[in-house]
Amino acid sequence: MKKEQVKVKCIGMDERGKGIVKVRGQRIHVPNLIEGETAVVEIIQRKNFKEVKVVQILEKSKYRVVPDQSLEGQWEGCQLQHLSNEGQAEFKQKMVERLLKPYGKVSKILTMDDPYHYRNKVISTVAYNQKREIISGIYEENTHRVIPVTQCMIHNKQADKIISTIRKIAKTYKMQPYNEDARQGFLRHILIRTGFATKEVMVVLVVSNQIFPGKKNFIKELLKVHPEITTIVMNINNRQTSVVLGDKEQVLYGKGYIEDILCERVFQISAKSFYQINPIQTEVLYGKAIEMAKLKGNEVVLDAYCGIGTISLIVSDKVKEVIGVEVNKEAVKDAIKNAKRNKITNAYFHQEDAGEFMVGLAKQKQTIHTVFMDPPRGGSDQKFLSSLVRLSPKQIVYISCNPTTQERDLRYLTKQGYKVREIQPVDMFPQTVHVESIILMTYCGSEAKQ
Ligand SMILES: C[S@@+](CC[C@H](N)C(=O)[O-])C[C@H]1O[C@@H](n2cnc3c(N)ncnc32)[C@H](O)[C@@H]1O
Repeated sequence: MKKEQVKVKCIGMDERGKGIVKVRGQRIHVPNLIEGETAVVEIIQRKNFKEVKVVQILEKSKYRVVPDQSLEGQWEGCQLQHLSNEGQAEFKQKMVERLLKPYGKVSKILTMDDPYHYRNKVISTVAYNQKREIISGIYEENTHRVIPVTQCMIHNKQADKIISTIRKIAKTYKMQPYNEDARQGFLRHILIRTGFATKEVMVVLVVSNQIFPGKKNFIKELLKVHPEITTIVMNINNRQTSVVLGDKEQVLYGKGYIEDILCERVFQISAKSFYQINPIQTEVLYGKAIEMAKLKGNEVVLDAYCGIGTISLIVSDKVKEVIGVEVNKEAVKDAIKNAKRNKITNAYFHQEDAGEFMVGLAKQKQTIHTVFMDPPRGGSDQKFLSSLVRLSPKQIVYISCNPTTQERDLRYLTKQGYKVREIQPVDMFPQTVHVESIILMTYCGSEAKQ
């Protein structure tokens, strides 16, 4: 092991929010360092990797703020907590511009006024610490070691309180935390989902098997402390996987889902369905995406990767018909119920892989005016994109939480005759390095193909 201290100047920031410095011509990435700052850093050269940490900041950035030190463990998830709101906005704007500016002007990022405690879904992984006390939090990167998180600046506050109560009751009921390496134990994760508008609360206990002695008393005790809980679900996940939820679930209390309101529509959300985690910014996101499409009322639109049908049902009164496609069975069930619940009769949902569904639509030569697409972080696949081009809708509104894969898909679509008209970043995930962006593209015909 070799240790040295060097004075450095931070010349930029990487996509993980780390400061980039140069030491003897070599680029090094330093946590907790902001572009423009000078600092003394310590470099520890271990066998296979370098560990770098800030020892002293000599010249501070105007964007530096002191994060709340009383919140345990939150460094892991909130990589930008040492940056002010303006600093975070600039960081994200630059990140999107780096990737998307070659396609057109990037509008100013839409930020949040109160960027704290916005997460309506909190997942906490349960484990024993070295003193065999039950802790819960998040995995340290690339390990099975759980870093305790008791309170976090972005979590719904009530969710953190409920998780803390469950940790205490779990001890009384001898619910052993699951150990990933030994594949032993019972309680794996606690997931809390809250309805921002309705205040409904869902607790999901992710366990390794369905034998839960003392279940009734556990529920009684939990509800006594937290009468605000409206439903409790037990999800059984006995696989060796980093995926949190298993396939099987059992409703232990209440209706098994919560409801929330977005853009004046009511949505039922099941444990396994996707639902945007920042309700205030979701309304901003959907509002902007729908506004960009400038729909007149006679269009047939497709909502690809539609989840529980949020975009479909919100846009439904501005179009003739909306078709939603989504691979997750539970989410599609929610979407169909949500259409009924909101008395919407021009929305149709299909449970299928979006790529396969697109191939079918292209074969039938279906006319679609606008495609809203909101794929997962990995972006779309070639099957989807090539059929999208065959279908050649007049416009595409591409929403993404990963500008890198969005740019990859854009490269293909712009080569196939689409032109980018608007790029709008939205900060859905303050304090973290993640950013959402919406892109409007219009079809300029085959002559525009490169
Ligand atoms: C980022 S979410 C967007 C959901 C929805 N638009 C919303 O705003 O709530 C992506 C959705 O794509 C779904 N999905 C993932 N892979 C898919 C595929 N191959 N085909 C269809 N849907 C898929 C996920 O289940 C998830 O609901």
